Amino acid sequence: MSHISVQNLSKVYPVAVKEPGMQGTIAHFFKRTYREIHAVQDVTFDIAPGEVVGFLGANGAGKTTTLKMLTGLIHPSSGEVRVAGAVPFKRDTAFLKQITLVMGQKQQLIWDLPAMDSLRINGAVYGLSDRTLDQRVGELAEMLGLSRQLTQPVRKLSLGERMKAELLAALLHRPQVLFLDEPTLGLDVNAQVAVRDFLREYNQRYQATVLLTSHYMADITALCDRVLMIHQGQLIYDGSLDGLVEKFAPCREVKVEFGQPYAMEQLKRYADVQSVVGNIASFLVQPEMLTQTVSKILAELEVVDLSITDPPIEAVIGQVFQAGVV
Ligand SMILES: Nc1ncnc2c1ncn2[C@@H]1O[C@H](COP(=O)(O)OP(=O)(O)OP(=O)(O)O)[C@@H](O)[C@H]1O
Repeated sequence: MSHISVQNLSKVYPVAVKEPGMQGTIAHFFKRTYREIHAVQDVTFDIAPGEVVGFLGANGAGKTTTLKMLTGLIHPSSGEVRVAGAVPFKRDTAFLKQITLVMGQKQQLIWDLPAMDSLRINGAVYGLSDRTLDQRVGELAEMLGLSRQLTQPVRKLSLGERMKAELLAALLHRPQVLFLDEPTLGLDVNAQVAVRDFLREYNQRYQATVLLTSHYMADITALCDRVLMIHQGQLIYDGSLDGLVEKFAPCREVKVEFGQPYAMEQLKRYADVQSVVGNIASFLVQPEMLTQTVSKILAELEVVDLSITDPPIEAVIGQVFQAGVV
């Protein structure tokens, strides 16, 4: 049984076209012409209860439009959506109690008030008793590592603390389906890790289903076994993260700090050199050559430090787009 079921989902936005200049404005006033933007085209997928799925795509690919249709904020042009057994656009109370939407760049907490005041308002909206509210705030605050921050005006919180408080507010009604649009946007590395850890724990504790968009590869690798990739409104990949990375990001980046400078010609003997800045060189290495290449570099050159990383998610996405439809 799926928790999120999407069948041939499409969204077309009609956009008024206006010629530039005064003449264009006058013409536009009397007769409007429209062009269509196919933001989401014929997308189909199913997500089972408890799954954590990454939703990837470049800017403008159609992720937010899809999330808005899944949460009932906008009506699909065609296709069918069911989330937790309901049709989102009907916005039934029972449905709204099952879901939450967190957008990294939007906030629901009231800026000048302590977060706790906003939480009480949310509690009342969801019909929670004072006891349940206090118990849930206590539980979530502990998981998020928040305490005194909840009684300070939101504007005085750091970005990371604010995001944690936003998550607390969004999860107070204990939703079973979480739609998260860039929840770690702009956070420093520590706060990103804290938010990720929290989401993992929430998913495990409450078996919640999560659909997550992020431009940070670390969010996706830490949380998602499965990814959906959308390009120009079309779903072009639905499968494991490993499969995606193996298929479209065949290289790993090996960064080495040497004890002395080496000539480019010498470094090229080991692997493709991406860059050299002072004593630090970056190589692109095929996974099957990784052990051999790293061993050779360590054995033959004077190495101070070495790290191996996946290419950034943007690079993977870029590769998929170059490859076209999967
Ligand atoms: N209200 C709207 N009216 C017209 N076009 C829109 C509207 N909202 C989105 N679009 C267009 O639909 C396409 C998909 O936008 P969407 O916001 O879903 O992308 P996204 O994948 O979420 O991008 P980002 O990562 O930048 O948030 C884009 O071309 C965008 O310009």
